[in-house]
Amino acid sequence: MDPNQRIARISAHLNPPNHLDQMCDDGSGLRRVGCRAKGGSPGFKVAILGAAGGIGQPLAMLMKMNPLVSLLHLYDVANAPGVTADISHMDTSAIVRGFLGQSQLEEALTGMDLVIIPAGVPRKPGMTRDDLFNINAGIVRTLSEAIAKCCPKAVVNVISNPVNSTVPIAAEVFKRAGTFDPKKLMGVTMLDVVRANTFVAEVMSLDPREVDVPVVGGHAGVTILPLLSQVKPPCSFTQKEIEYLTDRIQNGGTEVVEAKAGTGSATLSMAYAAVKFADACLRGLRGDANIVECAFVASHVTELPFFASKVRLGRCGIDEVYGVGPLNEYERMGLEKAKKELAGSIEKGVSSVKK
Ligand SMILES: NC(=O)C1=CN([C@@H]2O[C@H](COP(=O)(O)OP(=O)(O)OC[C@H]3O[C@@H](n4cnc5c(N)ncnc54)[C@H](O)[C@@H]3O)[C@@H](O)[C@H]2O)C=CC1
Ligand SMILES: O=C([O-])CC(=O)C(=O)O
Repeated sequence: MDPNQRIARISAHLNPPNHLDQMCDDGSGLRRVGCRAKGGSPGFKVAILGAAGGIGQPLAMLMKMNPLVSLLHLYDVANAPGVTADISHMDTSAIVRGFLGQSQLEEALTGMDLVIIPAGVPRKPGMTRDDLFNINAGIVRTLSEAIAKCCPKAVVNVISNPVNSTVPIAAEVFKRAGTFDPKKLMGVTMLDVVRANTFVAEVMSLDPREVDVPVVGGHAGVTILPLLSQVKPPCSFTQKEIEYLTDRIQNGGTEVVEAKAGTGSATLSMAYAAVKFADACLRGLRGDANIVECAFVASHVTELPFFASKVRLGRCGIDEVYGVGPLNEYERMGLEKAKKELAGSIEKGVSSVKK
């Protein structure tokens, strides 16, 4: 067969024309020639929903750099073609495809192993995460309905706020569709852990990469509960340090929202945290042992149906949900406050789908 014909045939096979593949097309039939070498590469298929946003763009870039990813689908209701064109020029192995608007959502999701959802509006100064509920609940609901239909076995990482409600919304949608698997649905609370590690390292003059702070509860205000008594390496804090650190970790998001002065919330540190968590999920799916991270998941750790705690990630998603371990009096009081607020946020999410 003529080499040009061969290239055109392979390109057509790898890139059906209705995708927004952003390989260069000079009209000569030589477009997407790079895909030939990558077509058979092993790895996971990952979709990012909300890929053109403040989190979505750096998240897409970092996932394109992840060697565990073979196919990266970038979906958004705006600007997906531009972001896809840009990222597809990176000389890493993952193939990138873009999908724009609701009519391409199902195609974006079909066959995915992992779906990451940073779609939705961010906070402005003076707002709580719950103030985002009215808009983001509907977005997460619609996206979850499509996931239930097109990739019901995918692991789902929910970033969209308020996480304490959007994860219960996704669960309720999956239950209604008959596809709910508690092992596969995770609210991303990794940024709380990333912040906690950073702030503890600052106070104790440690390398943040060597610090591990479990953060349990949920992802808003007092529901973010750092367990400073369980920090690794073991640290002895004064009460003043405990109060400073707890307050700073609980309000880390607000610190960024105020500094950004109306232009959004954490995007770069969130993309970093989301990739750290997604990579842990992919390593778990690959079968790596002892992958343990904190996440907001369906849980029996407390009387609440959802709770953030350490989970062990494996071939099926979550292999084990760990309890909170021994707490001191300060943490026990924090847990009671967290549970009170969490109960309302969870119920709000569930009942919004039941209505
Ligand atoms: N879990 C966490 O730790 C964190 C969560 N967040 C949350 O992440 C969300 C996104 O934040 P940013 O990226 O800064 O916002 P952004 O406004 O910069 O980007 C959101 C993107 O979602 C897209 N979008 C809107 N509706 C959509 C739909 N129906 N389907 C697909 N895409 C849709 C928009 O077009 C936009 O590109 C917010 O809800 C924010 O509160 C932010 C930081 C940390
Ligand atoms: O604070 C916000 O609105 C965004 C967020 O969840 C965070 O940065 O932790």
